Amino acid sequence: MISLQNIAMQYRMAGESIDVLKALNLDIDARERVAIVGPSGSGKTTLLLLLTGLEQPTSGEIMIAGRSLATLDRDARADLRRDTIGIVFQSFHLISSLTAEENVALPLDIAGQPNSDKRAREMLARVGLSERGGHYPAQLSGGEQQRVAIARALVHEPALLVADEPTGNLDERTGESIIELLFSLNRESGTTLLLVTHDPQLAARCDRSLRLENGQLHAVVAP
Ligand SMILES: Nc1ncnc2c1ncn2[C@@H]1O[C@H](COP(=O)(O)OP(=O)(O)OP(=O)(O)O)[C@@H](O)[C@H]1O
Repeated sequence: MISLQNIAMQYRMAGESIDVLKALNLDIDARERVAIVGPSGSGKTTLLLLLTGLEQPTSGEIMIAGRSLATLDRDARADLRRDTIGIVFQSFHLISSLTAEENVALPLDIAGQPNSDKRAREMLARVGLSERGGHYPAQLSGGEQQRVAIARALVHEPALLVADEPTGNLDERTGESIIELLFSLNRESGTTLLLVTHDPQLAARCDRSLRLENGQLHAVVAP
């Protein structure tokens, strides 16, 4: 499903360069559930940006669903994201002029899929927000905005869900229901899960955890 071979990522700022990722390798099979952990600033978000094609590595090869990202132009990478990947970022990137329901329906509308409003309502119900479909992002709490972002990432049933701290701003009960949702999608639709998380409960549910440190991933052995 995902293969990263010998990835390096270097940011340049004011003549200085920062090596964030160094000779990093990662292989994830379809349907696998993988947690990425690691200290602040270790490059977890950078890794997610690379494997969703939103950033390009300095060197190395990234394959997603059998396609090499380097061979795709910007539009083709956007198509791949739209068709195959659901993304939940820490800052939720909701569109402020659209209601919760319209935000969730957007990926379906862009892809020209039918019944987008009905499917958006169903997905909002699954994240516990049936009553909030008509609210704009500014009228929602942080945790509610996060759940809208999760509903939007999942509404087109992507083969791969990539999420940065999906339970980060949620209380324990809401966090648990989101974890249940992610893992039921994994069971029912075979969605591959790649989750950056500090939540030990979420990491423990995954097939394996990988720790990002000094630019490389290391297997975390369960205690
Ligand atoms: N666009 C950029 N330009 C320059 N440096 C950057 C850029 N984006 C990230 N960095 C640097 O790269 C390093 C990794 O950042 P990244 O956001 O990937 O870390 P992270 O592991 O996700 O951190 P956190 O857990 O705090 O969110 C940091 O030192 C950051 O300052």
